[in-house]
Amino acid sequence: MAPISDSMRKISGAAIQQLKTSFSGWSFSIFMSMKSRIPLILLACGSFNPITNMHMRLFELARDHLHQTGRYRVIEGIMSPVSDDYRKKGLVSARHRIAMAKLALETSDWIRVDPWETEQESWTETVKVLRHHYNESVRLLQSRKEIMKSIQPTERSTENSLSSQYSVLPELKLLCGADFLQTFQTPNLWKKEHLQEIVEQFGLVCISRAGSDPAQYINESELLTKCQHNIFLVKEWIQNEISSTQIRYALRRGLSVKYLIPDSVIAYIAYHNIYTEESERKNEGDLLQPLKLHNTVVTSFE
Ligand SMILES: Nc1ncnc2c1ncn2[C@@H]1O[C@H](COP(=O)(O)OP(=O)(O)OP(=O)(O)O)[C@@H](O)[C@H]1O
Ligand SMILES: O=C(O)c1ccc[n+]([C@@H]2O[C@H](COP(=O)([O-])O)[C@@H](O)[C@H]2O)c1
Repeated sequence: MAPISDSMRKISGAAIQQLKTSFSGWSFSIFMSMKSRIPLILLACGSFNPITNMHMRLFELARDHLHQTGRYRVIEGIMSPVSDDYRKKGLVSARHRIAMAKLALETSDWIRVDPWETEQESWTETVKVLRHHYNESVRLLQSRKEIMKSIQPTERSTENSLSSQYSVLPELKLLCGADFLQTFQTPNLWKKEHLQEIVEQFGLVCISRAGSDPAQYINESELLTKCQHNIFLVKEWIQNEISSTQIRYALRRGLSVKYLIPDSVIAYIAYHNIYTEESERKNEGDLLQPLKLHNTVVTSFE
């Protein structure tokens, strides 16, 4: 084998450090029991206009639930804000929504915001966002394997256990609230073949939400019933009805939203004066992009 260069050695060191820190929150015994599990990435799509404490709680609830199954090891959470071209009423610029989400997630060591969706020329269907992140995770895994292979045998033996952690392909699941599942029934909003790919190829982790009955939505849909094994319903153990719409409403009226969204996000909103009567009228009367694209006669969706 050709000797590895200094720069390659540096990259390998950094990659190993990254692998080690990704387990840093766990004790050794949990680490060992997690070893044999399927690595899983959670992806949440939505407006995040603005991000709330509950959006972050979704990830924590989902991770706990999946770990309790004994089958999965959640390795990453990705929050993907929708593009401006989605054209939802009151949707402020992605630049701000991403900045707020980044501020809110500063204290998380496993959830990150990914701007890819907002960088595309037009609105991207959710199945394509899932495909993109799945391909990215496979690509990353391959490059980590290459790095491991290039490490000299003595170094490699000490890192063998870490290397084997990353030899299993991860699964990627769409994380959502129960109201999101309800939108699957909205005529012309989702393409049937996309829903099929989402539930069959990827899978869903759905958190309960007051006013939505996910078990009923599953019963009412042949596809969802068929793919039930791939839909994880998570019951929120402490009800938390924060909604972005309510936060924007309170902000426009000068009411306090402290303890509902992070202080850093409150400060950002105040500094940039983001939510106003004018911002709430943005895209007013427009049809949501998916309804336009999927050739519809429905008048509006909020
Ligand atoms: N309180 C909540 N309980 C469960 N799921 C939630 C909650 N708030 C948001 N979600 C989920 O988070 C994802 C992103 O939601 P979104 O950005 O639309 O926020 P939202 O609070 O639902 O917004 P809005 O108030 O405009 O409906 C969706 O899957 C949604 O179901
Ligand atoms: O892929 C689709 O066809 C599709 C149809 C409707 C909505 N979505 C996505 O679902 C999310 C809904 O976000 P929200 O804020 O309207 O609840 C957002 O990420 C949209 O891109 C996706």
